[in-house]
Amino acid sequence: MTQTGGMNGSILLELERPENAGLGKSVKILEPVKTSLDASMQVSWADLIAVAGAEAVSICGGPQIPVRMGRLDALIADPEGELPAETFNALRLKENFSRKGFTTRELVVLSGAHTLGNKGFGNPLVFDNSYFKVLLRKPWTEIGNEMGSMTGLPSDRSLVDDEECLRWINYYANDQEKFFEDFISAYVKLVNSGVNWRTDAAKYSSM
Ligand code: HEM
Repeated sequence: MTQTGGMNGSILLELERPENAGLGKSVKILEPVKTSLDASMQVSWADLIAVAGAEAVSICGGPQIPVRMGRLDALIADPEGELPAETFNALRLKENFSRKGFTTRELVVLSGAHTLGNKGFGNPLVFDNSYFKVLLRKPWTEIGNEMGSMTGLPSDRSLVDDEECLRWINYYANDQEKFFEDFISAYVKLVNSGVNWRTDAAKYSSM
């Protein structure tokens, strides 16, 4: 059993942590799905969450992401303090991702998932490259723009102030296809990291 974090369903054991406030709602939505799937074929929380994320991206107009199945769920919670905080600047985000084997390019492309939701990056239900286009405009610096002051988390905003991140932000703002392409590989890497695979995992695939 891994104890290093990663895609292992341990979130079910960590819902009380302040950084996970709000995720209980998502678990509640997935619970009946899991119960109904389990009736025909046992599915782990880790697999269900990995597939649900990919489905959300695709339903919102993003790319189709192939998700391999066969993750085992952790029996104990992961160590605390491993998640990047929304207050982190680009340097700390880069360090945090790099410790887990993710490059700056992957940090930037994965952060593009924040195009979904209500943080001011275009239509909350559409997965596109608005995140990068909006970041380049820095609406939070526009005087008198009330919506602008609500745009993005401090961690999102900090990316534009980092030269290396800025290069990738420009790249994805100019080319949605490249964003989709790189998002697919980074998402697959994310949901396959820290995984304890079933020994018969090769038999399973969502696509
Ligand atoms: C880079 C470090 C990251 C930090 C610090 C971070 C932090 C957060 C926080 C605090 C929220 C809640 C925002 C709010 O509504 O107030 C959020 C939302 C969200 N995050 Fe992240 N996140 C990060 C990376 C990621 C990654 C890698 C993904 C997926 C690949 C992701 C996907 C999302 C999505 C989809 C939402 C919107 C959820 C909704 O509105 O229902 N985030 N993030």
